[in-house]
Amino acid sequence: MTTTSSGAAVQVRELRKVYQVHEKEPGFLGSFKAFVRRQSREVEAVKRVSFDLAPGEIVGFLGPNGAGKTTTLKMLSGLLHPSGGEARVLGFEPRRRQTEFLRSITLVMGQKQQLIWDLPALDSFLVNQAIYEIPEAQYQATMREFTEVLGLGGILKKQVRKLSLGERMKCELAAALLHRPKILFLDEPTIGLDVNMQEAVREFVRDYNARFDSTVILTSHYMADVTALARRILVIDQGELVFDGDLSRLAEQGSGGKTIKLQLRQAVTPEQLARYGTVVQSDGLSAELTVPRREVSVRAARLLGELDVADLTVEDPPIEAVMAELFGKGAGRSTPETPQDEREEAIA
Ligand SMILES: Nc1ncnc2c1ncn2[C@@H]1O[C@H](COP(=O)(O)OP(=O)(O)OP(=O)(O)O)[C@@H](O)[C@H]1O
Repeated sequence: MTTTSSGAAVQVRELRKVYQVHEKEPGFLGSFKAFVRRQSREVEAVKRVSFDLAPGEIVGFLGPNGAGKTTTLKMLSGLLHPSGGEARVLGFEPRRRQTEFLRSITLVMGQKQQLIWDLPALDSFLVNQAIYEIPEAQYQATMREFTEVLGLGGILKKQVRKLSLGERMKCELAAALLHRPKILFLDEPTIGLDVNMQEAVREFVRDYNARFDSTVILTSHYMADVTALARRILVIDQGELVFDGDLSRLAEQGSGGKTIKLQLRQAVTPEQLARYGTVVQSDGLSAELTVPRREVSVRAARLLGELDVADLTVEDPPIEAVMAELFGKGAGRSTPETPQDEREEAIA
């Protein structure tokens, strides 16, 4: 695989994006005023972000609404020009959108569809085959694989508009990966899907990554996607990269303690359990306690020594809880600032 000089598949240095947002007061008077004197202000959506992705790595890209995830992925796929800094993807400069670059990447946006609405998905696949100049034998082989893994049989010839959301998303993924890209930018690929379908998409991404040693950066509001696929997590908040590290280290960012789960041979009361930690749940023979991180081994040893314990496990708090704690306080301030329609206009 072509990589940057540092050996990274994706290299991002001090990347910035500033949007010009035009503002208008509501109503006719507002429109008139805006016509006479256009008001605008700058939104710094991505602030000097730097990271490297190694070839074959799957990275979860997390952050609250409006944090800058989509903007970053759009810059990496060359849809948006950065306002500053540098990005290299397999050694290419995304903004130049060279043919070889476009053949090597894909951007899947769960909220936007790329398939042709009124035609069967198969027709969109044929269009992609032509665009990416996929040789017939490779096309047939990939179609066979994807049909099997994603269970596409029976839906490929239906009009896209008549597919369920889950069926459509499976076709979207297949279409986006037909040319076997090396770099996958996946922006909320499971949004709105039911749990089984989310699992199917995850399985497909995991399988594709293993087969083609592709590099994947994935955003999702479903932590199960992230925890199932990624070891490394990048967290962005208000345009700034605030965490880059192992998933387990992210769990330690929260102030909450660890969870001790207990199975007991002899029932104990919640009052007895309260001597060991905060009781989250207790029904006599099974219980769940939260204990301060540093106290875990001491408290676990006491539980094992003093109670008739059949099983004891120690778990990190769910990643949802950590993220809620990290960003809950900022939820209000990070609401997207511009409606979607106005945004597209602002790009120009
Ligand atoms: N075209 C645009 N014009 C102006 N501002 C924009 C535009 N696109 C995004 N923004 C703003 O930039 C910031 C980052 O938006 P972005 O869509 O990258 O966030 P996100 O992390 O992907 O959010 P979400 O999880 O809600 O999809 C937000 O404040 C948003 O309102």
